Amino acid sequence: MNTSVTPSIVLPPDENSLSVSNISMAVIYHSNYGHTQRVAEAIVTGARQQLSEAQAKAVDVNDVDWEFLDQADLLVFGSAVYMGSVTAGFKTFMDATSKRWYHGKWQGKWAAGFANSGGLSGDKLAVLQQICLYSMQHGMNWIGLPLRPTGHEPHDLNRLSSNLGLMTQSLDGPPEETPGAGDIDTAIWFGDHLAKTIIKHQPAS
Ligand SMILES: Cc1cc2nc3c(=O)[nH]c(=O)nc-3n(C[C@H](O)[C@H](O)[C@H](O)COP(=O)(O)O)c2cc1C
Repeated sequence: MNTSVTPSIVLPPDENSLSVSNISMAVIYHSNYGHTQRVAEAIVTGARQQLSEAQAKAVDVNDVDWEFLDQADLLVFGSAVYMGSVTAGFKTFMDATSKRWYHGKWQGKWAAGFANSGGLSGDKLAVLQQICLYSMQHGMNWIGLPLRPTGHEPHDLNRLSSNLGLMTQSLDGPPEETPGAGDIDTAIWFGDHLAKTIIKHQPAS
């Protein structure tokens, strides 16, 4: 399935973008039918406005590159919403990181989250809270979504008015069509914002 995303909003590269070759971020997701995957790829598209292809990657929970995750500065976690929770597939990934929790391996990394569901609310907030709490258990530093909604129409940015993380909604249609343009543009904005944030706050070498 081709779920590549063409950015419809192009943001200017951060002025520091040439001096960030050591920075990387992974967008880890679980998606049974491709809608959450499309959102993950849109976040990566946004991040690549600041970072190279090798530095910003989407990672399916069914095919995890643990080495890439362990060395990444930022881990962005996203799941489809099933019964008001992350999916069983995403929870399996979460539980598989318990040894990393034990050894404090991800302490001090940046974290962020996103949730996709069929309902307008769909209880996505519960999933963002679940992912945020998981990140806090790992000792990570959470980055939210500081974007005022431009409105509540399908083309609007942050039309679902979420600030803890990114919320998107998909209807019963192909991932190329749903989530709609506003949600995908918001995901691109989010990826760009996340990359700019970790670039801005990178430790002095
Ligand atoms: C078992 C199951 C449970 C679901 N639970 C919810 C839910 O609690 N809230 C909601 O809005 N949508 C719910 N949905 C719809 C999914 O969230 C939606 O189809 C999903 O986000 C699509 O993402 P995907 O294509 O990445 O799998 C559920 C779907 C399934 C199959």
